[in-house]
Amino acid sequence: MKIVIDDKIPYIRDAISRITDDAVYLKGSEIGPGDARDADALIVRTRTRCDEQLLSGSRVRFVATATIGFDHIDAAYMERAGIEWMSCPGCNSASVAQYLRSVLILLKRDKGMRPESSTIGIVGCGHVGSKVAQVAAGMGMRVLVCDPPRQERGDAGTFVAMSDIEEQCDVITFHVPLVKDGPHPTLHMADADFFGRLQCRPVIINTSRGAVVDNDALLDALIYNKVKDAVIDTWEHEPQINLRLMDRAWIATPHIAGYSADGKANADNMVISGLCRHFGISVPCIISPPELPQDFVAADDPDDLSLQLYNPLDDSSRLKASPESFEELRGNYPLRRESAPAGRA
Ligand SMILES: NC(=O)c1ccc[n+]([C@@H]2O[C@H](COP(=O)([O-])OP(=O)(O)OC[C@H]3O[C@@H](n4cnc5c(N)ncnc54)[C@H](O)[C@@H]3O)[C@@H](O)[C@H]2O)c1
Ligand SMILES: O=C(O)[C@H](O)[C@H](O)COP(=O)(O)O
Repeated sequence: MKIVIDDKIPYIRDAISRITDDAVYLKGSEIGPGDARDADALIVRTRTRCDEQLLSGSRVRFVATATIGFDHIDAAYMERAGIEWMSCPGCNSASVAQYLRSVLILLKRDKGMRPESSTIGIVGCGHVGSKVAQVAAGMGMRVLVCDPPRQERGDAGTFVAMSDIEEQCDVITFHVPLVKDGPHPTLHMADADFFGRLQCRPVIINTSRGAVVDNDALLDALIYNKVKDAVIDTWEHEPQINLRLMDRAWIATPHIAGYSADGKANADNMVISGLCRHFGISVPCIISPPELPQDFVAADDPDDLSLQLYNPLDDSSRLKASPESFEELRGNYPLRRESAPAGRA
């Protein structure tokens, strides 16, 4: 069985070597029709667009993306072509929640936000948004949730309209998939009109997909003081990002909110078990993330510990110093764990 795999998916090689001796590791953005032609399966990340152009006439019968988002998969084509595909729901949701926790702690410490008298608006409350809601509520913030698809399904919980988010929130954070059509599109849901309606000069956080926020409109909103600050992890036109927006953003990171080692290992395990199920073979092993170095000494204060485990300002400094290295900063990402090892916390 030939499997073509994105070469930046960490920790997966040993498991793959126990499944096949015909594995080809390639740069995600360079996986092309010639590579797919005689492959049985592809394991990709967001950098490989999986559509008719890539897969037509190929032998591929199974595609897995080691990510939550799947806007790079042409689901309609996959169905037409009879190619099974899977994503990894929730795999790195705790990692994005860790990113948000650290951002909120930094807002408190460095920007004077008082959580008890602040309101956060969560737009999209699925795997990520629900964890972020817990984090924010745990810090004492008032939490408003806008999620029309869930509200229409009659899910439990209190949901508000987008107008409530625009009128009442000091922080607004987006956790929606990128959806271009249908009843609840998210493409440019934060556009110039949205920024024009904001009442509280909020901090805007986008860790969902770049095109959920109109980046030019956000830059204007920063310039004209409609928003206080911006925290941007996901950008339009990655890796060619808007450098003026990057300079203006308080925190600018290269799409790494979900890059904890825990999240990566979760994705690997989900992909391997999906692949094994599809081809009727046994799962060869469970993949664990690497441990933090032995000399890691956990801070006593919970906020200090959160920032010790992950401080988004570090990623932001690296990107701002070298925006042309956007993809390299992602590909060579340092070890990040979501919690301290037992006995060291
Ligand atoms: N920056 C990163 O590293 C990173 C990591 C993980 C996920 N993501 C992105 O975050 C997105 C959300 O992840 P998730 O795991 O929470 O997905 P999810 O599917 O579990 O939840 C998405 C939620 O958004 C809601 N939604 C859909 N359309 C909406 C709309 N128009 N308005 C308000 N809510 C709407 C859905 O009902 C759902 O509850 C992913 O699709 C992915 O694009 C980014
Ligand atoms: O959707 C996701 O899971 C995240 O955006 C993911 O972390 C993106 O990572 P990539 O595949 O681009 O490395």
